[in-house]
Amino acid sequence: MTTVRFTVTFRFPASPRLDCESYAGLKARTARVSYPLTIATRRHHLVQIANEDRTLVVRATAGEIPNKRYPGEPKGFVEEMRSVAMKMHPRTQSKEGKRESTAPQDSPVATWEFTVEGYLKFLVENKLVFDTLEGIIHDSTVPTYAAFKNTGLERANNLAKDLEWFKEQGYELPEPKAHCKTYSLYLKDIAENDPPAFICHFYNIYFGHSAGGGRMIGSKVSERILDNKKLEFYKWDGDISELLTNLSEELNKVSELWTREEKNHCLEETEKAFKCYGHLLRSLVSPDL
Ligand code: HEM
Repeated sequence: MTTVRFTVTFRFPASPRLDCESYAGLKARTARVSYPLTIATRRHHLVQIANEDRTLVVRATAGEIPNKRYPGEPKGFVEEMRSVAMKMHPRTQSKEGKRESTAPQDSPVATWEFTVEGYLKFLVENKLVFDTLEGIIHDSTVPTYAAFKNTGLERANNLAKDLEWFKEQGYELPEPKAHCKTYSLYLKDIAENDPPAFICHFYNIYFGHSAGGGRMIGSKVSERILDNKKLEFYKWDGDISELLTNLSEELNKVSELWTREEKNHCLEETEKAFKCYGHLLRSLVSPDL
């Protein structure tokens, strides 16, 4: 199998959309593009013909390049996202991590000194983030997001129950900090204007919480400061690995419609997802920050 790659140069005012005609194994599609544009197909040589009307009909040929494989690609796009996410962890937190520790929350979870005050800040900010994600998916008319309704992984209602429980115990709930409100606005913006970037945050937050460090933090908090009480944030109806597998399948299907450029754009957003969501973890390590 070979990969054929060509670069399209516009000879007329650039249009934000490109129409590709079904030809030589390249499926018919309309793709949002950035310029200069590179399209790859694994089947045939391609040539290009430019129309005069701001669309470009892609038909055939260009030189062959070695087949580039992205880490995780053979198993589907979720595996690609996972591979990038795992490298983004500091070495102190995961064997697969490649990053040096730079922030207080990069220290090993075992060394964190949890307080109820810090944990409550973390919970209210998670409530804002999950409210935002779930509100976007629930209200959206973007067809891409339809498959992400009712995944069984939703957390906002469970978090509301936990916060209510803390109130009943006499705790006052803090307000989410400015960085978290900014993050919520950012998620709303990219949900509308940049779906691949949004999907990156969506994947990292749900999988990071449900399959990664989130559950690890949950069990440490329960053991150390909650007298082994298990919070609703860490309970799911049904088998969690089955819910995650189902969501992976939907994410893989959605990303199959993306160009390689859009996939790369999604992967590149991982750093931002770690930075923004990682900020929520700060309250756990240093409640005063
Ligand atoms: C204290 C901070 C963190 C710790 C200790 C931690 C730890 C871990 C560990 C041990 C895994 C591997 C789980 C497994 O292979 O079964 C993992 C997976 C993962 N983490 Fe983190 N993580 C942290 C923060 C984050 C953050 C900030 C994000 C992104 C927002 C994130 C996203 C992910 C993702 C997407 C996975 C892959 C889940 C999967 O296997 O499907 N993690 N994490």
